[in-house]
Amino acid sequence: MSAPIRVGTRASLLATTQSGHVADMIRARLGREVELVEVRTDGDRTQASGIPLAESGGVGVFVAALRDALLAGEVDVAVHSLKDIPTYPTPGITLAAVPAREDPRDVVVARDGLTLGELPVGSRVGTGSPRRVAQLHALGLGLDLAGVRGNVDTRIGKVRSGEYDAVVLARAGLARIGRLDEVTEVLDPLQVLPAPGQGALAIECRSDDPLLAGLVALEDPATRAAVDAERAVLATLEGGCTAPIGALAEVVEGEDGEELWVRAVALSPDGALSVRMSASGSPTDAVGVGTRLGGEMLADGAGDLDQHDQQDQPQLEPEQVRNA
Ligand SMILES: NCc1[nH]cc(CCC(=O)O)c1CC(=O)O
Repeated sequence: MSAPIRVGTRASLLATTQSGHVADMIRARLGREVELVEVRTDGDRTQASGIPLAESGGVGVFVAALRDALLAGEVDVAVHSLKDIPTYPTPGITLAAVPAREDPRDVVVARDGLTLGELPVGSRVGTGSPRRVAQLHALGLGLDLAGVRGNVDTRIGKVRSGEYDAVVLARAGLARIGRLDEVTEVLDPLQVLPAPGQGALAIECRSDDPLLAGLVALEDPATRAAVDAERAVLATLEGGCTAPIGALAEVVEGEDGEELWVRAVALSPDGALSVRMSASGSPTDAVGVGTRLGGEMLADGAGDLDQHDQQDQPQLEPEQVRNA
């Protein structure tokens, strides 16, 4: 009998649910014993002490702590939300598998079952993500966008308590913790494009671990192609701008077999200006399709968007990831 595979997880409900899901897949498809190992981070300690974290401010910390535990041999597998990990590779660590993704769209949880369009002008809508802020401003609804802190559960609670009229979240997070019944509107990607990789999980292991070959069984090739393309758009745009970015790709059945479609947007922080484009190609060339699309967006002025910022912005934490 080989030793159980140790899957590292953060303590939050979303994290333990995601890691538990991956543990179940490993048991079912690899037939191996799995043990969940909680990895505490400075971020978790900060939350435990009552000092709230920004929406994505702690993300770098959480990803880093799990990767440290992986490299130190304390765990064998690290599970992250794919949208929270950087586009550049980490020495010694391999993205072993990307399982089938959840619905990647953003959703609204509003008071009284309202949609964004039904909220009165001046309604207080909570999101700290610059990507969401810019795209919500661009809808022109006159919403009062304000940063919101805490985990998914806490943020929903702030609508219940009346502190916010609505919050905007990833549908995937709510689906994973069984709170989809809270959703009052699913945002159409034509209006609000999700973060690159949203709704997908990243399963990492040490690059020299023989386990790598087995973990590949958890991979969903269509999801991998989609997120590869989305992250290639992001990586290309990161080279030339700091504007918030949304991207969504999908593998669809075309006339000559499978086709990969990618849509992407880069916006000025106030949402007043944007560069929006799409592209298609072969799923086997996902990185190429995304890279070319990002390049076209830069050629069309995506690199100049960050200079434009006229409106009052909600105070965002300086360490926030702009595409969170
Ligand atoms: N920014 C934090 C974060 N990272 C992953 C998710 C949800 C799950 C996912 O998108 O895969 C969330 C919460 C949210 O954005 O609402």
